[in-house]
Amino acid sequence: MLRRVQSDPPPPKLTRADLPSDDEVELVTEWLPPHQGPPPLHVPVIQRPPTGQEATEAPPLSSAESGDPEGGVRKSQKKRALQTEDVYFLDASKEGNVARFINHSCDPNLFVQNVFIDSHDPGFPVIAFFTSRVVKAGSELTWDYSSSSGAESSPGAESSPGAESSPGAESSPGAACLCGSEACRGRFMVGDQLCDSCEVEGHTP
Ligand SMILES: C[S@@+](CC[C@H](N)C(=O)[O-])C[C@H]1O[C@@H](n2cnc3c(N)ncnc32)[C@H](O)[C@@H]1O
Repeated sequence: MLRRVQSDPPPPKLTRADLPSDDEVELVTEWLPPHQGPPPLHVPVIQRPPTGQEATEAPPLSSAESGDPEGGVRKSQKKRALQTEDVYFLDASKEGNVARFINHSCDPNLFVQNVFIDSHDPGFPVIAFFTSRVVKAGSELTWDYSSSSGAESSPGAESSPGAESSPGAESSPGAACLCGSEACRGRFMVGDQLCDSCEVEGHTP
């Protein structure tokens, strides 16, 4: 037979008046203890250059990198005309996490999705990687760098494997792909189209 054991008096019931107002509520989704020891690999640093300056830190993309002989340069110049106060970036040369080491594959086992945990600001997504298939332990995790940009369908992006060694390959868009998959398109897009993720509503020039 079960018997309810009640040693302490029950806590008082909360009423609506006890609840904090919406302004006072802070949603805590994760708690991390104060960090000790060497810097962890998983702390992202969102950098915001001093306000009022032009975003000139990054050199303009070459047309080969941008995937568009003229448009890439034009687009880069347009981006550089953005006031830096509108632009946030995570400088992977300074901080980041192991996702920095995820290579591109034309037949990837990961796909990428923006999720919002600590902020619902579209400028601050958490870039989350998911897989939709069984991945054997020890397999390299890869994603398609072009997948969110639609760059696969851009002219020349479907060139055959090894296109970089063929005459005129330097002028093909993107970088030579060494993923080695049977579905390899030969090149993958880098650079400017990643910045397209910054073009969230209200943040475009
Ligand atoms: C995010 S890093 C990936 C990690 C990098 N491989 C490393 O060892 O640090 C992206 C760079 O890796 C290289 N890379 C990634 N995937 C590649 C691929 N399929 N073919 C050729 N180079 C690739 C390119 O130099 C690219 O700019």
